[in-house]
Amino acid sequence: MDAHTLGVLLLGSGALAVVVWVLHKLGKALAGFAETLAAVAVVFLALWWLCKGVFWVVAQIVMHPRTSLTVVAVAAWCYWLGWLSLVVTLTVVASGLASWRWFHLVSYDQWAGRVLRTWWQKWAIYMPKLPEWLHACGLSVKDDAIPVDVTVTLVGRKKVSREQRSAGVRVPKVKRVRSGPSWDEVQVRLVPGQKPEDFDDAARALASARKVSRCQVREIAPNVVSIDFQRRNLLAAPVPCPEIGERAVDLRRVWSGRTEYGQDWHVPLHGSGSHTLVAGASGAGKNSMMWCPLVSIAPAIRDGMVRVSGIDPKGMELAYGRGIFHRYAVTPKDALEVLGELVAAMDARKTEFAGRVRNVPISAENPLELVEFDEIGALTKYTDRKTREQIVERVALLTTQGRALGFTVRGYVQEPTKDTVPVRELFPRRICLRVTSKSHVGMVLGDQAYERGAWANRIAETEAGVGYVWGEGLREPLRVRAGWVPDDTVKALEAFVTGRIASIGGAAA
Ligand SMILES: Nc1ncnc2c1ncn2[C@@H]1O[C@H](COP(=O)(O)OP(=O)(O)OP(=O)(O)O)[C@@H](O)[C@H]1O
Repeated sequence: MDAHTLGVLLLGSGALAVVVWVLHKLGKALAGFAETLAAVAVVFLALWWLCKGVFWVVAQIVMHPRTSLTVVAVAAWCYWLGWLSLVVTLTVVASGLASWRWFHLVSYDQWAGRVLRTWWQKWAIYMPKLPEWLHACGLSVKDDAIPVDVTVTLVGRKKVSREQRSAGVRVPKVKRVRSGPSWDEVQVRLVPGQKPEDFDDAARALASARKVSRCQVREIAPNVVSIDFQRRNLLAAPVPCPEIGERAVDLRRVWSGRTEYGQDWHVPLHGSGSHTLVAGASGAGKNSMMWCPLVSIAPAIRDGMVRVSGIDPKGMELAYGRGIFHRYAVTPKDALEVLGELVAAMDARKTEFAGRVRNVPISAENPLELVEFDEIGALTKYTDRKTREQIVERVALLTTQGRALGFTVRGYVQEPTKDTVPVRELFPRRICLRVTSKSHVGMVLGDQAYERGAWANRIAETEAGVGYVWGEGLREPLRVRAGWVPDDTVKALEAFVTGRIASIGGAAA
């Protein structure tokens, strides 16, 4: 090897050593950089997932505060006080609720039952299943033009948005669930491209999907509908009226039919809240609202503790049981006379008892004077002005002063407008049977009655005698059905109170 070759070799080795050294340093620097980058990425991803998690928890708490707080409370309880004390407390609370339900079903359901049922129905049925039913019933919007939402993440992964994954199908979102004793109301927000009428058309299919017999749709806002499912209907069949016969009668609690809970429904004929206005379209069953309590108090009528006066502009319905009525009027003139007699009797009682008692005790000498005023609108609107004003004045006197003196007025009307029944507000108890328009519900039961579930305009024609009551201690409108009083029972009642027979066998629907 000559000197030239040796020099080249030495130079080459030196250059190689320099390259290796540079590469070594570069590799080290790159490894350090990659390590730093990986550490930053891990920290960033961890922070990202943490933020997402926190955001999700906050969103759940905001969107479902009751459920989330319950979960948090249960977890906190178990952590600090142990699960055993939780089980014991829950058992005590459940027993308390069960006892409450046992002793007073209506108040239990209105204050606690419906909250618990709503919660259960929402999470177990409507949230998981309704989107599927809506889609199956054609109530989703397929939108192939939904823009593909692509996100490039730090690690270079492509993430496709949820809307794109579900192949452009948009389903209305459940907004609110409310579960009453018979109906569930599920409010959903429509997606663009839908109209409330689409839901009307699908109502029967939705009822089948929910496995109930009826489903109705209400428009709440231009883009919100309430899909109402009738879970059960304990008032589907006519309710038989009681037997006519001897029984103890409490005039403040007279059996009149059944409630949607399948329980007895009582109304007062004497004392607080006894003046009653019953509104209902033709054939809604106003007469059973009148006859059923009379059947229940038959012994009191016979014994003279209750004296019934009938005003019957149609001259048909009350005439069928004419003997039951102590006073009876058909024409406006007769009606004025009957009302005039009652006002005079009330004044006489006032003079007799003033300063001695605060409420006149009901007895055969001072009986409860019960006025049954059928088609009250016929005389308070469709007569000459003078008669009309006198009738209104006398009804107003009886309803404003009669309670403590033992005078009760019960009016029946087809059209509950202020125009037809100017004294509407003087009846503290109102019952709304099937009416022809939604606005009538508010006129009878007051503002918000319809929104709270008194859907009297949706009572089927086959459900005569079914109606809603509200107020008087009821937090929510209560659906009731009056006991059905057939013609022969009216005749039997007449025979019983006039003393022609002592007792009649069961009169059922
Ligand atoms: N409680 C009830 N249960 C079952 N069916 C009933 C009940 N009440 C009424 N019906 C049925 O509905 C029909 C009409 O009832 P009702 O005469 O009481 O109506 P209405 O409201 O007084 O009508 P109108 O104002 O036209 O007299 C009755 O003939 C009966 O067949």
